[in-house]
Amino acid sequence: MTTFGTPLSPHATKVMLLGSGELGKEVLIALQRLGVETIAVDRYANAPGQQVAHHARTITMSDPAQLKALIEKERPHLVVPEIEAIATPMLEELEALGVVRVIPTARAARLTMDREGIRRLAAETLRLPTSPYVFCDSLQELQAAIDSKIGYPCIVKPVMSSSGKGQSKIAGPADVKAAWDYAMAGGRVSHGRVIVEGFIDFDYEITQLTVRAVGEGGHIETHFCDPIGHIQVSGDYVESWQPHPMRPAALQKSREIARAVTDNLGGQGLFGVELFVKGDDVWFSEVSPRPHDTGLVTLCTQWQNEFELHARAILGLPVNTALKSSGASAVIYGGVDAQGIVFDGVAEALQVPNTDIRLFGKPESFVKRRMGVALAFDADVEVARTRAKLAAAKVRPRVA
Ligand SMILES: Nc1ncnc2c1ncn2[C@@H]1O[C@H](COP(=O)(O)OP(=O)(O)OP(=O)(O)O)[C@@H](O)[C@H]1O
Ligand SMILES: NCC(=O)N[C@@H]1O[C@H](COP(=O)([O-])[O-])[C@@H](O)[C@H]1O
Ligand SMILES: [Mg+2]
Repeated sequence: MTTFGTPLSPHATKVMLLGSGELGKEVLIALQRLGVETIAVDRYANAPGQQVAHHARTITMSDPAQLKALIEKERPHLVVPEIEAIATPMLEELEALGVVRVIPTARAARLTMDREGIRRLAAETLRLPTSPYVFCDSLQELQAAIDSKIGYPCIVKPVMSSSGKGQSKIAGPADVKAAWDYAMAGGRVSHGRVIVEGFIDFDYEITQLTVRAVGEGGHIETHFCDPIGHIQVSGDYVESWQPHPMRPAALQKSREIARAVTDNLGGQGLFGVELFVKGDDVWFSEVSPRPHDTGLVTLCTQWQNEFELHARAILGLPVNTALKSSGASAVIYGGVDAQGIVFDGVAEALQVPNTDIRLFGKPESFVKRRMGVALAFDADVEVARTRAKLAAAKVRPRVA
C-alpha cells in the first residue's frame, strides 16, 4: 500500500483485527497513528482494542458464517488475526476469492492456530529441531505415547490453546490422567486432541521477533529484533527482557530457524518465534504470526515497538528494528474474579525509576487473567527486571 486514505471517508484504508486483546489494542493504536480506519472484532464486548478502534464488532470468530458475513459487510483492505481461535479455513476461502488479504497469509493463520499444523511443518517438512512429540485423541493414546516414545517428564497441551491454557507437566505415571483432564477442560475450542512433548531441559528460552517487510525495490526483506528472554509459569509469560545475552552460535542458529519458518509462512508482518536454548543447541517451539506477549517489553526498548513494526510491515512501509535501551516487562494479573475492578498503587508503581505501565481495560478480571504490564528500561537489564517486577507488584487490583 503506498497511498493512504482518510479514516471515516469513502477512501479510508481499512484494517480489521480479529481479536482485540492487549496485543491488538497496541496494533490498533499504531494503525490509527498512520491514519488507518480500524475495526476491532472480539468474542466479547468492550475488549481492550474495541475501546480504541473506530468500530467495534462482537461475533463468534470461530463461526465461519459469522466471520464471512462480517468481512463481506465491512470490506476491510486487510484482515489481521490477533488470536488463534478463528475460522481460518473461511479466511483461506475469502483470500482465494480475492475478497480480502489476510495477515500474514490465510495459510499461516491456519497452520499456526493448531499446534499440529505448525509442529508438523517445522519438524517434518522443514526438518527443524523440536522436542519429540505425539498427537493423541484419548487418555489411552496419551499413555501409550509416553510409554513407547516420549517418556517422563513430558508436557501435555490441547492442540488449540494459548497462554498455557490446559497445559501441564507430567512428572510420572501418577500425573497422566490429571493432565489429560486438565487439557480437556482448558482448550479454547473443545477438540479432544492433545500434543504430548518430551520435556526440553533448556538453559533459557527466547522469543526471536522477526519481521517480513517490503524493502527498497519492492522485495520482502527479513529483519530481526534483539532476542527477548522470558520466564513462563504454568505455560504463561510472567516476565520478559530484551536483549537476552546469547552465544554467537546459538543466536545464529536461532535466526536461521526463525528465517526458515517465516520464509515458509510468507506474507508481510511480524512473527514471534519461540525457541529453547541449551549451550549452542536451539529447538523450535512454536511461532505466532503476529505480535507476541513477551514482546510487550518492546514498548520501552525499541524505537519501533513490535506493534508498530507489525502495523508498518502489513501496510508495506519500511521498518527499523533497532534497540533504544535494554529493558524488561512484568505481568500484572487480576488476582480476583470480578467485573469492573479497580487498581490501587498506580502512582507508587510509577515512583519506581524509569518505569511505565499499561492497564489493558479488560471488563472482567480473573485471578490468572493478564490485566496489565509494568515496563522498565535501564542500561543494565537486571536492574530493569528488578524494577519492572517491583512496579508490577505495587499495582494492586481489587474488587470495586
Ligand atoms: N517441550 C517443552 N519442554 C520444556 N518446556 C516447555 C515445553 N513446551 C512448553 N514448555 C514451556 O511452557 C511454555 C508455554 O508453552 P507453549 O508456548 O507451547 O504454550 P502456549 O499455550 O502456546 O503459550 P503462548 O500462547 O503464551 O505462547 C514455554 O514457553 C516453555 O516455558
Ligand atoms: N499468548 C497469547 C496472548 O497473550 N494473546 C493476547 O491475549 C489476549 C486474550 O486475553 P484473554 O485470554 O485475557 O481474553 C489476546 O487477544 C491477545 O491480545
Ligand atoms: Mg508459546
